[in-house]
Amino acid sequence: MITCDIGFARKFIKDDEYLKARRKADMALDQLKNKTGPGSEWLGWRDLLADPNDAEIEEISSLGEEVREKADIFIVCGIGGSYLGAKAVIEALTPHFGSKGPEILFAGHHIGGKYLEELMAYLKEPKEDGSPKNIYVNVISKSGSTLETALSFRLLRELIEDLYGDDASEHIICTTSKEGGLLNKVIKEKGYRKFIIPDDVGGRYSVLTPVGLLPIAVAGIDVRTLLYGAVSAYNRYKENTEDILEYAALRNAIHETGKTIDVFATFEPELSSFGGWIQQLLGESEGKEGQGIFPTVATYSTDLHSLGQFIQQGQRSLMETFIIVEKPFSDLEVNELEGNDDELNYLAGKSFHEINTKAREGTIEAHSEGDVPIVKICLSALNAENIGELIYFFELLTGIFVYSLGVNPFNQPGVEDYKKAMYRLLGKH
Ligand SMILES: O=P(O)(O)OC[C@H]1O[C@H](O)[C@H](O)[C@@H](O)[C@@H]1O
Repeated sequence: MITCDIGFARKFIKDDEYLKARRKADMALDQLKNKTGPGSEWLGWRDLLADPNDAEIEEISSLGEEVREKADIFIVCGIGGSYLGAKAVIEALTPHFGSKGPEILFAGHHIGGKYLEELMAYLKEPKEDGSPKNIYVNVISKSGSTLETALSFRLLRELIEDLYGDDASEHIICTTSKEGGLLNKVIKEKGYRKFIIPDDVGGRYSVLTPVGLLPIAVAGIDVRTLLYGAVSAYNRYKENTEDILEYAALRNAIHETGKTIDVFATFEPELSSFGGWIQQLLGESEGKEGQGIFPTVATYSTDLHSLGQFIQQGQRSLMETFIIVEKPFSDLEVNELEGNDDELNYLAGKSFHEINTKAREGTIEAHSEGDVPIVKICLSALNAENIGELIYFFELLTGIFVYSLGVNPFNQPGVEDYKKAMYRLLGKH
């Protein structure tokens, strides 16, 4: 269950400004529902929850299990929407240390030579018993031509062919558009296994398609529960969108006051990468035509010791959105220490969750007094169902908020500019 509380931020907005923004949010929701807004051909992320493809979920779950049993290493090769969702969900729902199943690694998300060279060396290293590692690669690219991903995939493909010869195609799974793109050409030539990204789902809205679901299944997470968490959110918000309309209206009114930064903050380190997913979802959707609130991510209390000073007293250009988990997922307690030489016995018997909660409440109080408008998004517990809900919550928020700015939430024309300049410098014809 997800709840949204805008109480700490509402006082920063005058009633008439809030009402104006609320009317815009209501109109934005109509545009989304009636498919009348710009980019309405990209609303497949809603349709896939209205009518879930159970056969595909089944196929993904069983392939996930198969790879989980066989693989030592599973590499997710993709960038932007083609890896951020999987990374976010896997980090949220699997243990920090000693996870069972294959080691999950990422590639294709940058062009760092040192990382890639070390990755290749690591993959080539035999296991302790001298046998080669069993490696699977999932290359994910909707366009099938993104440079970062294609370059890493070239390296990985060579390695897989060297290691497994005629069986190489067993170790490569591709996720891309139905047709078109260079990756589809390679798939045809080599006969690799393929999953399809629906044409009407943009990269940053694609975590609940095979893009995210296959890596998530390989990580041992129940993808059906995750997806159906999002389905139940879809059905709930179809009946009553009040929470999200309030949040979208508030964010819009805050945008109007000239705030330029939204810090997505969590006290749960498991959710740091979820912030990375939100960052792309909102950032690429709202940041155009000179508009938008720059989404950034902070993990507390770690970042209170680096960014905390700025947030408390720096330029008042910030709002903050806390992602909160209410139910503890660890019972770890502070022990009584004889002698109390570290003077921590006043915390003895308290759980780390209780202490973390007080740290969060104290931070919200202090930042709020420091004139930072704060929104609280609460998950009742950290589990696959709630993460599925949270995904749809933010997708819907993004659609409504960005439409209420009068902007197309589903394109990213500005991303092409760096690519054009880079390709020119690289001499691509
Ligand atoms: O999946 P791909 O086509 O390789 O795209 C990966 C990423 O590329 C670009 O950066 C786009 O701006 C992103 O929205 C997209 O997620």
